[in-house]
Amino acid sequence: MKSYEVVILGGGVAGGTLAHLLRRQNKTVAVVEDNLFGGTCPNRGCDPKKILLSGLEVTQTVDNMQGNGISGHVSVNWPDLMRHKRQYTDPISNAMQHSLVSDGVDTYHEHAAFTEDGYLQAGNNLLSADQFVIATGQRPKILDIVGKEFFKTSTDFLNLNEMPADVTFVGGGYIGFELAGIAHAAGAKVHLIHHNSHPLKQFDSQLVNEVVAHLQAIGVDVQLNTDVNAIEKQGDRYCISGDDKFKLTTDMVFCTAGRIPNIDTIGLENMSIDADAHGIIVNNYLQSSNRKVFAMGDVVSTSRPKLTPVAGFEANYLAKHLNGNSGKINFPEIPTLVFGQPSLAQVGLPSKVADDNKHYLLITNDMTKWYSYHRLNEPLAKAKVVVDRDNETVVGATVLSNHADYLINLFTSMIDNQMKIDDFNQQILAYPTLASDVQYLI
Ligand SMILES: Cc1cc2nc3c(=O)[nH]c(=O)nc-3n(C[C@H](O)[C@H](O)[C@H](O)COP(=O)(O)OP(=O)(O)OC[C@H]3O[C@@H](n4cnc5c(N)ncnc54)[C@H](O)[C@@H]3O)c2cc1C
Ligand SMILES: NC(=O)c1ccc[n+]([C@@H]2O[C@H](COP(=O)([O-])OP(=O)(O)OC[C@H]3O[C@@H](n4cnc5c(N)ncnc54)[C@H](O)[C@@H]3O)[C@@H](O)[C@H]2O)c1
Repeated sequence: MKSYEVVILGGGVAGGTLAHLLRRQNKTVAVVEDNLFGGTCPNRGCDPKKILLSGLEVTQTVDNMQGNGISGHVSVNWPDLMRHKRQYTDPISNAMQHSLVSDGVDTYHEHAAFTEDGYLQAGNNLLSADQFVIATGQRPKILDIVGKEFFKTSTDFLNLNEMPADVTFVGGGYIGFELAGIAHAAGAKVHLIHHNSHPLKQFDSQLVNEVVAHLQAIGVDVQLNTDVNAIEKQGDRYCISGDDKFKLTTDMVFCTAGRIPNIDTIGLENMSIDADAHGIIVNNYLQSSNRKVFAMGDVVSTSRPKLTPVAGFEANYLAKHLNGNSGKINFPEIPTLVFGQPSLAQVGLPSKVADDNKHYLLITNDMTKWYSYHRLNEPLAKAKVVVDRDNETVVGATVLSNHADYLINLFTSMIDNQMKIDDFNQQILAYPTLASDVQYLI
């Protein structure tokens, strides 16, 4: 048996970040990872997705400019784009593990599970610790329907050697919308099937409707209020069926109906750790019902968005907390973003708070004709900003445009710093840039 001050289950964003920070405090630390070091984000999540998104960005930019000084179309060469992605992703896991080892962290490339007597089993190794931290993340949820074995996942999509001619995504959340955009740009006929009338339910419904209408206009088959209940293999293809005689034949079906926490095989019952369907239940100190076990990142049961920067923030908090800082965790605003062309981004209070509360002013702008968007002839650029009338500060923003990522970070910073609108406007910002547009939005 080997003893440590802290043993971390899961070497993803949260686990890896915490391990490095604890080493700065000279603690003895082990990380147990049963798959790829670095976890979801750099191997099968954010980063590979965004590399594949380049195909959409480049083709869309060229298409938008047709007849406006640019002629000739470009197309995505999927195998080449995949090779470009793999050049980045293939070395990641070894590099991350190596970085942990060089920092003095003991790494175990094994499945981690608690034993009945309170230790952690990692393959043939038995580990003890003053404190354990669970950071095992989530995995794709597979809908329990007839033929569920034919479902592919986002991980499969991000590793496709060839893009099939016709692909279907079941579930209209972040992943469904993002991957649908990427597949469409790569030349596939894309179907996006969603069970109710509210895809991307976390976002402003009017702007979500605009995203859906845009996808439909460019040829993506978006079907709402459609419950899929069976998949049948027919030769090389798949027949999907559902309520109201819904039937669709496609080459590949991806389940994008959410993710579930990796908690079922880690022996939570042996440590009396409480959990629910959304993950491990923690208090304001990220501490579980077992006082010597903490949890962070995607595996925590929370209504907060499960995102890479949130996992990193929690790891930073826990590093301080395990070093004696007794304060509760206190989250800043968390911006969320569905990447695409356009992207849809949101932070702070939703636009609808201004509907029946005179304390808030909603400023809505269609920016499509503004020079920043006219320049590249972008078809859709809108923003809704919620202002606190008394304090004269921005308290919420939703942006729909190809550059929503940039603007949403600016708004996040303004909200976190409670920056007065007048103070923002007192700055001289480089012009003409997206940032210099902001004074016209607030
Ligand atoms: C397709 C996709 C796209 C995404 N895009 C974005 C984005 O654009 N922006 C964003 O902010 N977030 C995005 N996310 C979410 C982001 O990836 C996660 O929020 C982030 O990775 C969470 O980090 P984590 O460390 O909590 O979990 P993970 O990164 O999932 O790490 C958990 C680790 O634990 C390991 N593990 C699990 N069980 C065990 C066990 N029993 N023993 C040992 N190891 C175990 C896993 O193998 C994994 O490596 C995306 C996710 C997906 C799936
Ligand atoms: N850009 C980003 O930041 C980003 C990108 C991808 C993923 N993520 C993270 O990963 C998490 C998981 O993403 P996701 O897209 O898998 O989950 P999600 O919760 O965003 O979306 C799942 C969608 O599937 C729908 N759904 C559920 N059951 C269904 C059914 N039976 N039939 C059809 N649709 C059904 C839900 O209503 C929901 O809209 C996100 O919540 C987010 O935290 C973030």
